[in-house]
Amino acid sequence: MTLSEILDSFKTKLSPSKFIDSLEKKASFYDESQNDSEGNTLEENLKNNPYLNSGNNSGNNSAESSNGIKISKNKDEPLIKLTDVWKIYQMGEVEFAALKGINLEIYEGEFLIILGPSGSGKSTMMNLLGCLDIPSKGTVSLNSKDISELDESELAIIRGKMIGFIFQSFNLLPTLSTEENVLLPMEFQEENRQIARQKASYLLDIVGLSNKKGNLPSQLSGGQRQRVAIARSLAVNPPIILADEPTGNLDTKTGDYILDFLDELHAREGKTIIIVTHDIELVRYATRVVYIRDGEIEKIEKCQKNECQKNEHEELK
Ligand SMILES: Nc1ncnc2c1ncn2[C@@H]1O[C@H](COP(=O)(O)OP(=O)(O)OP(=O)(O)O)[C@@H](O)[C@H]1O
Repeated sequence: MTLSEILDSFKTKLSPSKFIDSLEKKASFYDESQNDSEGNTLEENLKNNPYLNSGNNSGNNSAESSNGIKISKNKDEPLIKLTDVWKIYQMGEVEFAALKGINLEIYEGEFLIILGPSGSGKSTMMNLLGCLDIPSKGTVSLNSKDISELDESELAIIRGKMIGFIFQSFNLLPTLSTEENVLLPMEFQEENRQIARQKASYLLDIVGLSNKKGNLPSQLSGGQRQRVAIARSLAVNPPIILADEPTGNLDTKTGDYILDFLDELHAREGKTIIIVTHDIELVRYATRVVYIRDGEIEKIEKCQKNECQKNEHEELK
């Protein structure tokens, strides 16, 4: 049973699945979150969750906006396509080209790492990939639809349905609890409140934070906040996850947990994962690495996991 199936159908009961078995292994990483307020372990919480069910829905990685943009299952078509993309920032009289003629096609099911040193244009590119910004020149297409043709409300719909963001700059809302932060994207999608709460509860379970639902972000560690951000990014079950330095500021152990979790979403759920980072260590998770420098693609390397050799690219650091 996939995460998609679980999230798509939160109504009848089901015994634990293989997916849950694997999540249990992940969850057991965190000693601190083993027991909830009632003394239940996370494993018990997962097994006893009454809302996990097989349902009749098949996993559904598609989404459609009012403008007809649809993520299809056609893996031959790029999911996201950048064609001669320029981003020029205007500072008074001075122009600065942060991206200079980027051409890139991203396919469904990729685990893409965009790697480059500070100032190379990674975040600028991420903002374009996430439909948070439009290019100064060139086109960004999502499933063959030019995003420049969409107005702000249409872009917001696309973002909400298709893209889960794990951005450091996308802070959790400080006055909302952990649970409320995870509920937020579902409220924007007009989810039934009761079902939304069930999903939020499930998602907080799988990131090992079932006992922190009422905490404010300020009452969480950096790694816990990042895990809330992951739960929030999965709330509407988007086909694409965009992560900007997802392990920045985290210790190695917590960073590995976050990456393993994303790796699992990629492997088991077929999510398209796109990460921008300066951290060469992350390339071991990638199916493809895009090396960027001074706003240009230096090279693109296709790789099987673990085949991208970090020593080859030490100079990027
Ligand atoms: N709003 C802006 N106005 C002017 N210049 C900008 C603006 N945003 C970014 N830049 C410049 O564009 C270039 C690329 O910035 P960007 O944030 O995309 O780099 P980055 O690779 O993400 O860097 P880092 O890893 O340090 O976050 C930098 O030289 C930066 O100074």
